[in-house]
Amino acid sequence: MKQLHKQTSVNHRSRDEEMAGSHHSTPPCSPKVTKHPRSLPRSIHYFFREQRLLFVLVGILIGYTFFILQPSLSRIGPHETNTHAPLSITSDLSDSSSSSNLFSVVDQPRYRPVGRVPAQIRNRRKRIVVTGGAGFVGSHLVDKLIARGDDVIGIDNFFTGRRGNVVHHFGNPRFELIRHDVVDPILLENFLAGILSFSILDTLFKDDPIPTLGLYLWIENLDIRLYKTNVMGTLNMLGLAKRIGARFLLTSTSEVYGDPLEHPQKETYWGHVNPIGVRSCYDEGKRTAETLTMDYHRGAGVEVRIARIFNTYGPRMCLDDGRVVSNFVAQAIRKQPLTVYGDGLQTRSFQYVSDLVDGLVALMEGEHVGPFNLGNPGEFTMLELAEVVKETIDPSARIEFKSNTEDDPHKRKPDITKAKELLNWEPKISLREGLPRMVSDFRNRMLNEDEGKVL
Ligand SMILES: O=c1ccn([C@@H]2O[C@H](COP(=O)(O)OP(=O)(O)O[C@H]3OC[C@@H](O)[C@H](O)[C@H]3O)[C@@H](O)[C@H]2O)c(=O)[nH]1
Repeated sequence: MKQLHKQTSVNHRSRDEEMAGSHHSTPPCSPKVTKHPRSLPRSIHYFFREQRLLFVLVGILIGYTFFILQPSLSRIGPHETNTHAPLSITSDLSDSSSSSNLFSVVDQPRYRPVGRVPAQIRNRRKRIVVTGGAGFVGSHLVDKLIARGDDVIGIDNFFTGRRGNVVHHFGNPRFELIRHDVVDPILLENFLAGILSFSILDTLFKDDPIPTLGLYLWIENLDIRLYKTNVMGTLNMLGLAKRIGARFLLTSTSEVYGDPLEHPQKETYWGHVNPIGVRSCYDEGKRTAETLTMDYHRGAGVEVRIARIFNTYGPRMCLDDGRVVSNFVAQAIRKQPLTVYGDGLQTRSFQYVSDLVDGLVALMEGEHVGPFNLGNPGEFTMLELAEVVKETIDPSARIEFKSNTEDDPHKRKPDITKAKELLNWEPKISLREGLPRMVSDFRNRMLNEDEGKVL
């Protein structure tokens, strides 16, 4: 290096001397000398002097070596280097119980075994923050993102999320888990430079049987809590997305349509929601979240995506979250009667969680803001659902009718034409195919629960 420096200063000196010499020989204020064809041999001579050719050749060699070797360099780079070690501290924190959800991405070259495409042109690996990353939907999203090679930072308050949902990623340097409630701001920008994407998932906890003391304490203020999560959580994450220039995906809900007067529901339908009812903490919370998301998009230029998620089921649902599929499945396995609320003729459309996750990723990567309905159009009454659960688990299961909750939507079914056309997405797994996959997960966890090991 020193030698190179010396060589450079020698070069400078000789160039200075050369310029000084030419200055002496050029009369002051002489007009610009027009280049003459006879100067061509002098240019060639200049090129070969003072090792200029050598420098050019070395430059070409360095450039060539970089583009040839780059793929193998990227193999050892991001995978084996923990670029955000400070965050991993939180993955040692112990579990409690309950969650909120989301994620986000970054921008590192994705390893390709072959090819000589310059780094800038190659596909980039993303770093994705998933709020509620240890929850039901969030953890499946984490699985998918990790499997395709992204870096994932999960944020969860463990109200309903469980470390068990993501424990298989612990030790993977591409996954980190932070215990945090998104109701409070989180200042991650020092670690997240370059993040491209965000998504927020929601958690809804019904005031049905809640199994732990912690949740009883929390449930006292459930409505306020839900609203705060949806409004303040969304606001905080939008603020973070704005500060670091990330793309933000809001996971809204079919509940924004309320008790719909249009059926099936298209994204253009504005909904029919009781603003002061018992469900409005959730419905209006999500509607406000959509408003905030669009305001940040229009007013602050944040790149956003909005998904309206319809009823979703699958492995890792909370055993006792009060939702109908998890209730029926848990009840049938425990040999308890299936509790049908009201006359059981109200309808819902149930999508399997992997279909939803595929839709979320398609939305995040697509060019369209949305909102997009993500749901399975297969529509069932609650009595029909109970029959499918009976067929799948226990044909002798009994049904017990209970009074329904206030403002319960009478029907719900997504129109997914828009998602089909613009995201090239549609669900693949029917209720009869998906339910058995959930049942085996529930059986395992309930067995372990009975043995005192809550997973
Ligand atoms: O044990 C039960 C539970 C629920 N139900 C009924 O089943 C229907 C569906 O209830 P769920 O609680 O599963 O779901 P909901 O449709 O009320 O809310 C759902 O909507 C969209 C998502 O965003 C929400 O997260 C999800 O909870 C309701 O009509 C309810 O009254 C029963 O008949 N028995």
